[in-house]
Amino acid sequence: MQRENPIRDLQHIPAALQPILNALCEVGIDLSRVIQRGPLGGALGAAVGENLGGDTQKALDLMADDAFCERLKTANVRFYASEEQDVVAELDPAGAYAVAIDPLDGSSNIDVNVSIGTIFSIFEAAATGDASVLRPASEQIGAGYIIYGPQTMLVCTFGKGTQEYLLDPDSKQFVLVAEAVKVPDTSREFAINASNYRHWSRPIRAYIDDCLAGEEGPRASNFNMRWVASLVAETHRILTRGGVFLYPGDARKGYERGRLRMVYECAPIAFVIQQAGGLATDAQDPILGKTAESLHARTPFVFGSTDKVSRIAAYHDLPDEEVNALFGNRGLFRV
Ligand SMILES: O=P(O)(O)OC[C@H]1O[C@](O)(COP(=O)(O)O)[C@@H](O)[C@@H]1O
Ligand SMILES: [Mg+2]
Ligand SMILES: [Mg+2]
Repeated sequence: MQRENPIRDLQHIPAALQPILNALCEVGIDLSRVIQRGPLGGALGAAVGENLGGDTQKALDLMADDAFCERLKTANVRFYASEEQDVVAELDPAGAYAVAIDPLDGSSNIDVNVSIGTIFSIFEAAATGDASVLRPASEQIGAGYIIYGPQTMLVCTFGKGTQEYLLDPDSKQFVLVAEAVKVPDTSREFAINASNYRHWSRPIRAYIDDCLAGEEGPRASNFNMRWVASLVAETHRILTRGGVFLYPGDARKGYERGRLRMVYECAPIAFVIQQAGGLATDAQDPILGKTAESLHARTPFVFGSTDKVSRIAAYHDLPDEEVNALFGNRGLFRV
């Protein structure tokens, strides 16, 4: 039986990339159904293995990876670079594109009924799999995510703004709901896993300390904190109501460059955020100017409203003595 086109409104999606977006959305629709059924469909959050990055793989991680890998074989995709696979796979030697993917982001939230997602990045295929994805993030020609939450949405960019589509549960089609999303710059929210405070560098601690000091502190304003532990959910909140996200490098072994992966997490989210008028850095330099050194390489990641992300970079630019002085004299960054 011929399926209805999974995306109703195609005008913002370049014609050459529509087969890929249709493939991603078809699988996304199937996954959203599986996720809604939760334990009725089996133990989705059961640990079944470990990936090369050292993360525990859940049943749903592998189910999602298999489904995207299979479906993209007939979508003009030559190379498939997945969080769940050790190396870049060749799907169709005649394909014109490479897709990098985090098939299931936020795996720790599968069993707790909190939003999770799929993150993807699209490049033109180069001669090899590695050459296709280990190149400047600015060479992405498309990127986005599907969020499986109270609503299932597709958020994506092809370099001409960031668009949002909502999955209509009746028609089972993604319907365009926002043509030019803009990160609001008025928010007073930050997102960071504060349990790692003792491991952070001085500039990161100084920034968060100043937020926590509230009205009495140098920012002269009260801040609010969020941590969902699903990158897609944090991104969606920041696109909707602003704020800043930080997953910095820290002193824990293996976390020197944070936790998030450059190729299939940070690069695509950076493209989406920057096309929505925000900024994404490795805490200092723009992610879009960077190239991953290997498929599963990590990078510190800071993104959100431009003023806040720039402020965090400025804390890093200060000489050590001045950052230390911030702990005693908070007048420096008064807004
Ligand atoms: O558990 P932590 O250290 O707070 O990390 C949370 C981060 O890990 C992630 O879940 C990593 O993604 P995966 O679930 O795809 O491995 C991000 O979505 C999230 O931002
Ligand atoms: Mg992830
Ligand atoms: Mg994942």
